[in-house]
Amino acid sequence: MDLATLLDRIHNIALDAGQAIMSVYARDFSIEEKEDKSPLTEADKAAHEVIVAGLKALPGEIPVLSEEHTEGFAGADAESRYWLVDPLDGTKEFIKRNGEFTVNIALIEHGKPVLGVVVAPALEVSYLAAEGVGAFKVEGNGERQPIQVAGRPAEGTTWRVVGSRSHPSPDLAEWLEQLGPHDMVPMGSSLKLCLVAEGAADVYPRLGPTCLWDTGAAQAVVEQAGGRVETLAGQPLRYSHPQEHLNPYFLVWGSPA
Ligand SMILES: Nc1ncnc2c1ncn2[C@@H]1O[C@H](COP(=O)(O)O)[C@@H](OP(=O)(O)O)[C@H]1O
Ligand SMILES: [Mg+2]
Repeated sequence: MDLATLLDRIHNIALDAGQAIMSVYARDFSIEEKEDKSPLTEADKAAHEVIVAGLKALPGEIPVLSEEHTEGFAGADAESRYWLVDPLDGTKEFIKRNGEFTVNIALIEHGKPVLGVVVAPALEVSYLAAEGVGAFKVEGNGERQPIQVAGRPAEGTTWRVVGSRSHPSPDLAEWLEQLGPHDMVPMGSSLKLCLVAEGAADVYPRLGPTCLWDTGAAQAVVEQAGGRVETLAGQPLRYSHPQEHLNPYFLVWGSPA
């Protein structure tokens, strides 16, 4: 299946997962604590089930690494491909009911995200991208609109920065001081990368821990929209070691190098 067709299929799977999440959002739900003390709700689990069933129904057997099922993942297939899934990114925002949470599905090929779908079901917005296809935003039942990063702000203008709403970083203040004049907008989940991709923010510095599934899908969106997701050493973030879940610190830039 070509990436354009696959992008449609994956968007539909992510929308279905979003519906499963919203049916929990609409009522009381219980909150568990995972081993790492992070929260887990019925919505994370329901979305995971919908996505795994959807991916399994596709032709070919590409392995799936999901935040909600990491045990037994053997790695990429013979073609170096795997699905990287965060069924509900921004669980803390889901619990706070502020709408800033997303469903994330990426296709990784040779360590690189070549297709990514991010759906924010409460905001009724989707971000879609695939290599050779482009990067798009869909609002409500609207058409796909192509998106593009803003480019480097002119000398002396105020940088538009996005940062985590619920995971503050002690290293961030120093980095922002070096950047110069800026406005900081807090935002939950992978929506931060998507804001850079659509030109609504100039940079997202993440000087704190995240996992592969938090960034894979939205990185595809940023890259296809002309931006960069890089380590502090200036190397693109990579997904070649799915047995290690942690990303290094990274910067998302709305401009070419
Ligand atoms: N100490 C930690 N170790 C690993 N990942 C962490 C972490 N603290 C936060 N994260 C990641 O950051 C994500 C939330 O980012 P943000 O604060 O930008 O919304 C979480 O996603 P989940 O909500 O899917 O668990 C989680 O994966
Ligand atoms: Mg997450």
